[in-house]
Amino acid sequence: MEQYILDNVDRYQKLVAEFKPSTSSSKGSDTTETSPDIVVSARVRPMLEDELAQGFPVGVHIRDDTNTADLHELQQPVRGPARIRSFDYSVDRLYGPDASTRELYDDLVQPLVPWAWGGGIGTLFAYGQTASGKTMTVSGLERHVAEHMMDGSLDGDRKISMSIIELAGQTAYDLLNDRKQISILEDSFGVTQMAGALEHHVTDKKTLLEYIDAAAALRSTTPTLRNNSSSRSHAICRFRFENPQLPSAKDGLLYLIDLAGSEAARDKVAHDTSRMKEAREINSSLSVLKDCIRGRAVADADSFSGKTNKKPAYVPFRQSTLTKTLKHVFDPASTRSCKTIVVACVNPCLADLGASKNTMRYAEMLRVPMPKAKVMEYNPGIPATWNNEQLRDWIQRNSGEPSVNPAVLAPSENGPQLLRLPTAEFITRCLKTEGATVEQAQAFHTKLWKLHIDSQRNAAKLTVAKTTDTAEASRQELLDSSADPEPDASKIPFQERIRPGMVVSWTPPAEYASFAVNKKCYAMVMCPVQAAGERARDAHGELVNAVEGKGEGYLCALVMPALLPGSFVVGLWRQVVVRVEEMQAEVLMEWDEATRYYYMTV
Ligand SMILES: Nc1ncnc2c1ncn2[C@@H]1O[C@H](COP(=O)(O)OP(=O)(O)OP(=O)(O)O)[C@@H](O)[C@H]1O
Repeated sequence: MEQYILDNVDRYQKLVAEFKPSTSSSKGSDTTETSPDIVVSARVRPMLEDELAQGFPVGVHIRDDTNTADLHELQQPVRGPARIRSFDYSVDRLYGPDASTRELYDDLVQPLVPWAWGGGIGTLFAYGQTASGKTMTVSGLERHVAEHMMDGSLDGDRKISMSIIELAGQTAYDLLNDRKQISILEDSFGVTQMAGALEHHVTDKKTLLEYIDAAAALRSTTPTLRNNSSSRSHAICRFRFENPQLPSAKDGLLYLIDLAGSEAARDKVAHDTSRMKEAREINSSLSVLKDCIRGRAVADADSFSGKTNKKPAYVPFRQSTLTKTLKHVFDPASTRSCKTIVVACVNPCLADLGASKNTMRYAEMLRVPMPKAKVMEYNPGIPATWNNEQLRDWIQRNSGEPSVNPAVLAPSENGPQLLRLPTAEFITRCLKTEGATVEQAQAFHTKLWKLHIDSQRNAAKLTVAKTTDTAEASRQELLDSSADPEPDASKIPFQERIRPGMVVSWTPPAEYASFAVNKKCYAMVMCPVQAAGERARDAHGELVNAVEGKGEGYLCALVMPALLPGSFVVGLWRQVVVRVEEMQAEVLMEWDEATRYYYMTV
């Protein structure tokens, strides 16, 4: 076929020049609305010198000012002159041979960095046939990421750790530890761990780039027909961002993944059996990856459109080591906020058009159109229906004292968008309001989420509640919270209105340190110490009346973190004596019937 192409270059170029794209296509177009959290792009690299020297024409043509590419295949009919068959593919963003990696970074990838810095998970995959430009794209992007992370433009301080691993078949290696073999394991909490992989703390751009270069040098490569040093493995570069101001928040993660090259059939001719096995493994893991990205996009599209009762999309992330490693990106049960970018790398040479068609088809399949969401009527009890103005109004009235600045927390977001913001970013934005505390921000975040979950669980009940007596409804709500029913309570210092059921924070003395969370304890007041019986004992087995200097104190039940994030249980039989001077502040807790836990509120 290569000789046939070379013999028909002039005719091919004439047919391509005459080509008129069809205006009616049943497929999605580049204007099809897809999930904003999964962007599928393609980058067509320039023709390489040897491809030009051999005289091959370009087979991939980008339509002006669109994200659609026409791929014209040369066909050899049984009789008559050569003809072309054309295929068009659309993606969310398409970059041509003149686009630099910098342009790709600024336009597409840059937002992943502040997202992960703020506590979210950002993932970039480069996919494509061997020698299509994946490694060149990812290594260039890694350099721009390194610059961005270290140029001081990101908000706040983070501890940055990085690791780079390689997945070859079922085996994983640490590229920052001399290619030592590591294991991908799921711990008892269902979290995937790269057991044995070293994490390096980085504080400057130079060291970071040195690690990237060292890892690249260790990555296993084999010559293929298309590329003298083809990567036959997936390389995963992971940055983890710890926020020292929020030790309990989940760390932000940024993954940059250079996938192993999918190979064209004509390359496979030269394969021995072990290369065939390797190629099969690569293609099977890329196929599982496609199902996972699509599955997650479908799950996101369902949640955007409010289809919460639908059977959740199946995401087969356990079927390959690659997707198991990225479980928290794909698992529909994961609560982490994710943004994913796919860059399909395309070789424009007509001789490789078959593989380029596969790459573009793969990219197109990753795009899941957003179902037309019903325009939901505004409901004050359903955050998913709030526009920016309604959201800001709710923040103003519900964020506690001092009230969080809505313009900083939600400068442009609507209800669904604020719900997707990573928790750490939500809290960081709240803390920009003078006087706001971490506890207040956490409790406020929980309050928004609780409202959202309640509204999803029982939309019908909410509609009914809207029509019932609001005074009675708020009285009932009070009975599920530790808030003081006294209307003027907030004007009276909490120490002067201590009552059974009040929850307070207190810094525990050394003997109670094991009960502390971030050096703080929470306790629910039960009764004055004097009211406890003579033989009542505290959590350490001491008689409470005999505790020195505690005569003025209250017998309290410890309030301890529970299994779900932000949830608490009351340890009714873990009693402690807390003196009034040791109490720091009143903390409001709310009972959640569905999870049977308490949550902090504001
Ligand atoms: N945008 C580009 N501009 C110029 N040259 C490019 C571009 N992209 C790729 N190349 C060149 O194409 C060749 C193959 O690129 P690269 O090694 O990045 O491909 P790959 O897809 O990672 O291949 P493999 O899967 O086999 O590892 C290299 O010589 C590279 O310099």
